[in-house]
Parts: sequence; structure tokens; C-alpha cells
Amino acid sequence: MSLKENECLSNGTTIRENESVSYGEDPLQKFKIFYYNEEYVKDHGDTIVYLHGGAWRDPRNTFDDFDVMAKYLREQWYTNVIGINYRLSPTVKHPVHLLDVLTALVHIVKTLNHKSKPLILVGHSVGASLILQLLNYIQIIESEFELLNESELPISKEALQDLYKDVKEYVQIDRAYCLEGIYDTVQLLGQYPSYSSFVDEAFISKASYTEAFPLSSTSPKFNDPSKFELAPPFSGLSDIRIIHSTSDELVPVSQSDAVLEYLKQRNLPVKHFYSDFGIHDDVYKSEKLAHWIYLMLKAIM
Ligand SMILES: N[C@@H](CC(=O)c1ccccc1NC=O)C(=O)O
Repeated sequence: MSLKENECLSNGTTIRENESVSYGEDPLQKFKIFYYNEEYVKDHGDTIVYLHGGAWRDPRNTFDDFDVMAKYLREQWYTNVIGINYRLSPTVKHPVHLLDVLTALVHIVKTLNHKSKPLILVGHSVGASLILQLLNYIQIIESEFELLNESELPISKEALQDLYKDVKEYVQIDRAYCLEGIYDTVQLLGQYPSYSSFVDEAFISKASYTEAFPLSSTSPKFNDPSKFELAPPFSGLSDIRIIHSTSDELVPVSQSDAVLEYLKQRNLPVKHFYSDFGIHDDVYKSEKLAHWIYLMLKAIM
């Protein structure tokens, strides 16, 4: 049955489709509802939220990168799919990308009345980096705030506490699929010094990008496995997948190897899937990967 956008089914169920919603004043502070059917949620269908890549700066990467996968998953599996756009560097710097994603997640749950129901995060490249940072967003953001003076803070400490309260109350994430992620920028720059061109646009200093990632952070909370604790939205986290294409020409598989080891050492439910899903910017369009994610959603992989 094909329904017009946002039309109610006879039983009052709302379907929302191809709808962009603002979560802030900036044009990039939008999320897109590719498809959301309340019935899917009632039938224990899945709701995916997609985080795009683009090295924190490339305007060619948006939530529409997920178009192919969103269509495939909606047709093959009862999957609701939403994508988040966030403000880009150099206009903004870390941790603003992360703050935007947190704000968007709260708005998505409120807009779709999805409270107390789980979400699945899918992130590509720095979108996967954002997922890793979300696991411990409070510590990551606090580390950056310590590097900034009062006048440089992207939001007030009071507004930040309000955001933390909303995230804790509204956002629940039970699964995360990380594609072609950057998880240790210090290590990556050692291999690819030219990547400083985008890293320096996204972070204010080496200390910033060192503390922004658990794998390179000097905080005991991150480098002592016994001190690791997941942020509130992940209390029900049941599955993390680290996915990497053997043809990725931009991000080395050593980044995925490193995060896999890090998460295993902290007894998280992590698995990895390395296969040929094409070059870096073809992965999020890969029908093969879309099918693999469908099999993961069905829990037969
Ligand atoms: N297209 C991006 C580059 C980019 O996206 C990228 C390059 C190397 C390693 C990872 C990348 N993207 C991660 O989100 C740019 O032009 O800045």
C-alpha cells in the first residue's frame, strides 16, 4: 500500500516519509525522516539513525548518502530510517559535531514519539568516529571544555547539563554499526600526515584530537579498561559491529583493528566484518553491505 507523505493509516498509525526536520537554526542542523512507520516499532521493527562521513567538513556528504541503504532496508526489512546532518568544519570545531548529533537524537525521539524505544546507529567514516565518541560523550566533551576558556565554549555549561539530561531521558541505543571509521586520529596522522588538512580544520590542537578519541586519550577513564563505563543511552547496548572494506583506499583497516581490540578489552559485545564493499565513498552505497546489514538486523549474521 503506498501512502502519501505523512498520511495516517485507517487505524491512526502515522507514517512519515521524506521529511526534513530542523533541530537548530543552522541549515545543517536538520535530520531527515527517510521513512518512519509507528507499526514497525510496535512489531519490534528496527529504527536506524545514520551519521554521514566527509572528514567533518565535506558538504558533499549529507544524510542523503544513506539513500540506497535506506531504500533497501525499508523494502527488505521493517526498518525505519532517519539521517542526521550536523554543522561542518571549519565553521565549527569539535565537540560541536558531537553536540549537534546529541541534540538531533533528542529531537528525533521527541518528534517521532520514540521515547523508551531503542535506536540503531549506523555511521560512515567520521560518522563512525562520532558513534565511538557517543559511547562516552560526557568525558569526551568535558575533556574539550577543559581546553577552552569560558568565551570559547560552544554552549554554556548550563545548556550542556540540560542536553545531558535530555539525552539520558530520551535516547536509547541498543546497536551500533560502524563503517570505515577513524578511531585514532593520532595514529592515522602518523600514517597519513596529509590528513592534517582536515584534522586541523576540525580540532583546535593536537591535545584536542588526542583527547577526542578514547584510543588516544590520556584520561585514565579510557586507558584503564577497569574504569571504562558507557554513557547512559547505551545501558542496553547489545551489539556493536566494526565493518571495513578491504578496498578502502582512504582509511586503513588498522583503524578498525585498533577499535576492535579496544572494545573487546572492555568486554563490549563487538564483532567485526571485513569484506570488499568497494572504495571508501562507495561503501555507504553498497547493496552488498545493505544486504549484510539486513542479515545483521535479522540477527542471522
Ligand atoms: N572528502 C573529504 C575527505 C574524506 O572524507 C576523508 C579522507 C580521508 C580519510 C577519511 C575521510 N573521510 C572521513 O569521514 C574531504 O574532501 O575533506
